[in-house]
Amino acid sequence: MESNKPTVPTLYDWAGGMPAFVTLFDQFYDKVLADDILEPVFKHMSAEHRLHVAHFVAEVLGGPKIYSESEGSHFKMIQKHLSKHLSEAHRKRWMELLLQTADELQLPDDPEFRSAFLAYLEWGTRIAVINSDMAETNEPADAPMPKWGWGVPGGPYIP
Ligand code: HEM
Repeated sequence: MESNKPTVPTLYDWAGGMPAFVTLFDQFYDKVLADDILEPVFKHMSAEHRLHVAHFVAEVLGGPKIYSESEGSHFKMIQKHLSKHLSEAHRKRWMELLLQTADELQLPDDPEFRSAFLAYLEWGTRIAVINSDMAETNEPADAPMPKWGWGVPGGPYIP
């Protein structure tokens, strides 16, 4: 029997799919490289960095497994942050520039999407800062990718 219950889109789909994430991180890292606080942290990043981060975040939010199947793993992502000694000032500016870029690109701004997106970014950036003060991680090499969903609202704002 067919269900009439509407299917809840993933955060990835609601944001606009992969083109939205690729553009978001492309424009975000342009801002990062023009920023006094973040430029010294990212000046040696690889040419693929922005695409890898786009693929990583897209996958966490329900998108295809491009990062974990062909570019890295959760473990590898954590390793990239080890001994980077990131500060709260770095993290705050990272958040500020990413959210500014999301607004400029007009990512969905319904309360449901933005609260879930922000929750993931808060979590991810705080983990990155914690790991950046360690020289090695206790995380198992086969740790699964995090999966983020809509949380309490359960789905997007439908007027
Ligand atoms: C949700 C939050 C974050 C995610 C999902 C994330 C994800 C990633 C990923 C996937 C890589 C590896 C990229 C590659 O393979 O080339 C990476 C590297 C890195 N990330 Fe993050 N990151 C986050 C937050 C941060 C923050 C807040 C900072 C600093 C303000 C930071 C600094 C770096 C640095 C310095 C590298 C290494 C760049 C290099 O190769 O030189 N990350 N991150």
